[in-house]
Amino acid sequence: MARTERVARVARGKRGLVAVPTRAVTVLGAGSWGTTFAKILADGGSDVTLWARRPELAREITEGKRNSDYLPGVNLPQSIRATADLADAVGQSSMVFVSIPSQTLRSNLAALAPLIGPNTVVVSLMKGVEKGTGLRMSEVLELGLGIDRDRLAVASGPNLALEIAREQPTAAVVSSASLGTAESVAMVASNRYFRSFVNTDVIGTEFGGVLKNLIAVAIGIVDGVGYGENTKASIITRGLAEMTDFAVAYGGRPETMSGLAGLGDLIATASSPLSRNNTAGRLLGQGYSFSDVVERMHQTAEGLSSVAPILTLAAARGVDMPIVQQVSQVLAGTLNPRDIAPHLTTDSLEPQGERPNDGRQNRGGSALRRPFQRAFDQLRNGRRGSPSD
Ligand SMILES: NC(=O)C1=CN([C@@H]2O[C@H](COP(=O)(O)OP(=O)(O)OC[C@H]3O[C@@H](n4cnc5c(N)ncnc54)[C@H](OP(=O)(O)O)[C@@H]3O)[C@@H](O)[C@H]2O)C=CC1
Ligand SMILES: O=C(CO)COP(=O)(O)O
Repeated sequence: MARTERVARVARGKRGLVAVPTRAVTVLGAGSWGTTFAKILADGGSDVTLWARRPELAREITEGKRNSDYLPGVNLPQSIRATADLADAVGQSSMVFVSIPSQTLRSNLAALAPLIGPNTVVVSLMKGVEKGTGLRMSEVLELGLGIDRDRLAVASGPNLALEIAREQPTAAVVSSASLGTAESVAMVASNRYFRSFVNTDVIGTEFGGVLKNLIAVAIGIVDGVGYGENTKASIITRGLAEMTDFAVAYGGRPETMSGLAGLGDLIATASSPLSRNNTAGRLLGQGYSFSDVVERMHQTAEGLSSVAPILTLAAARGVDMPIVQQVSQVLAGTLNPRDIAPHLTTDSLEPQGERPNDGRQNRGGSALRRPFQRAFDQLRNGRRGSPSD
């Protein structure tokens, strides 16, 4: 029987018990997130093949149901199979989830492109932008694989791998230009401890995951310096405004930034020692140089590579990103980590989103504030907002 048609479960349908075909899916990248996502998919009922670039790791996953390099102590579902052969991994899968470091994606696409079938959906699980081009990962996939946007999706949210591998409940957003594609991916990427919601704001969802990494580095820096909760809360709040202004300038929706892929992921990443971006920041705050930090990090900290391209993109659209600027200066060794602080980040006395609502335009132009302002104006004018407002 073809892998795509395997029957794994029996469910109660309108006409009694019916067989539910198991969907064959592939995850590329057997690091902490790829392996965890493979478990999410397998626990949701899919037939999962995981691509590990090292044969010995593929063997450990298939035979021992363990990935001791990235998820020590976690037992993987019996149904997961791993291989180091890319063609074998992709096979006839209807969905391919990509979870490798963003800066390595481009170099893997030539080998991947001929393996992707005409109806295969490709989903980015990555949270970075490409250095040099500033492209989002879904854009790199679209160009490199030559596939239609409707067959691409991204998944993002407060998703620290190890917590999820231990089956602690959380949620994510699956976004695609095609709502149908987002829904079919979300259905596959849901189980008893992981719930996927959908939207069509690919830009906002994807930038949310990239930008929160940069703010998490800033939080790590102030943590490393020894500053307390006030400083961190100020940076989280102002950081969210910065994230929102950036995403909106590039066509993202402000409500996406106040959802799981923005605020949700920012809280998780900024407050957890499990976060590699947060950890990298903490080392910088403790006085380690950028090169020391890179040497000590054994896993991917995407924020370190995204700072420069994000600042270039911000400058191109005139978006002010003082916190990200300061992170960049700490990375370059031109700013003492002790001097990274929210009270130094603006020459305006009107922090974005914080002015009393007196009906005047916010000169800071914070996109975060606009939906609230609109709702307020509608209420004042006696009109009710609709969901699309
Ligand atoms: N970890 C998490 O909690 C989450 C991570 N993400 C995102 O997922 C993406 C992957 O991160 P994550 O799994 O954590 O990273 P890890 O560092 O844990 O794993 C990286 C994986 O990519 C592989 N890899 C490294 N270089 C290459 C290359 N040149 N070509 C192909 N494969 C390569 C590694 O293989 P090898 O072991 O052989 O080096 C490893 O399997 C990132 O964009 C991250 O932001 C998103 C949500 C949560
Ligand atoms: O994206 C993540 C959580 O949602 C993982 O964050 P780190 O890459 O900083 O570990």
